[in-house]
Amino acid sequence: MSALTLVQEQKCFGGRQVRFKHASAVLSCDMQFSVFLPPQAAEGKVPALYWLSGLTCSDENFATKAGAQRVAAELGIALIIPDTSPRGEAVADDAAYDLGQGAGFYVNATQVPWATHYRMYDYILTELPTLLEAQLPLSDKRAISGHSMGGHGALVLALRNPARFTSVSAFAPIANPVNCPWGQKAFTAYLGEDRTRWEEFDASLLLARRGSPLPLLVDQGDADNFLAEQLKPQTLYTAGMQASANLLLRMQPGYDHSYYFIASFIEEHLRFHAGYLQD
Ligand SMILES: N[C@@H](CCC(=O)N[C@@H](CSC=O)C(=O)NCC(=O)O)C(=O)O
Repeated sequence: MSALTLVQEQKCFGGRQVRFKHASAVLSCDMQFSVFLPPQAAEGKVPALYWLSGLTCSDENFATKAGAQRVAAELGIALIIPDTSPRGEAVADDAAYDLGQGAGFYVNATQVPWATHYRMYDYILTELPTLLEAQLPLSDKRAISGHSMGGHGALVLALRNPARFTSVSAFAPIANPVNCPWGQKAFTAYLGEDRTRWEEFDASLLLARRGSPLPLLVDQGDADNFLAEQLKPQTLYTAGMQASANLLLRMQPGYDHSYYFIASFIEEHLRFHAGYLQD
């Protein structure tokens, strides 16, 4: 198990906002991630919300823009904020913002040149929780949430692994990636031309086929520039109805795709997850 190196620390709402570096065995590169430890973590183990960010983000966007720490401190929930892809000069990349570094799509790539490092699905599902629960005051109660590409990642990880999480939520997720340009581009590059492999990473198809024992909360702004072409929440809603899932999908009038939208509703997502994390 790799050691965690502390690279930054700030006191925040009585807790600790920290940034760590470690050598990831799954991704075969050095990674950074951010963690908010609430004040309760000084006394004992606390549950955690994993937050998966979107295209172009690092672990810093959510930590600095969402304003989640005040309520997380009140509720005694740790925030685990990974990066969005493997990183480094030795890691394959692309000049476009929606492929390569900053755009890992939370899949395990099978194609050259991506397969060597791009295994964000396994990194989030197993390596990071195993590492963090051994070295930080965290219980094994986990919830998961995310935005856009990260909303897709959160839904897919939870739908495929319901025993690992108590609850899942998403902001403006890429809800049906096999049918949108962002998803088709990334899945072709990372997973190849065989579309049956893509279906393992599509939240709407997974929900329709498997249903979900977990509660799902999704918020979507109706003034989001990416709504019609890339996000397709209606497909997720239809899948949820088909599967009789415990899905609450809320269209939020006037909100766009930005972190101002996330900041407006993150408190409700934290309180939603707290109800299940603290059972
Ligand atoms: N540069 C791109 C859009 C990039 C963008 O909007 N990224 C979003 C996530 S989009 C889906 O995954 C984001 O979270 N950006 C970081 C931030 O701090 O806002 C374009 O020009 O279209």
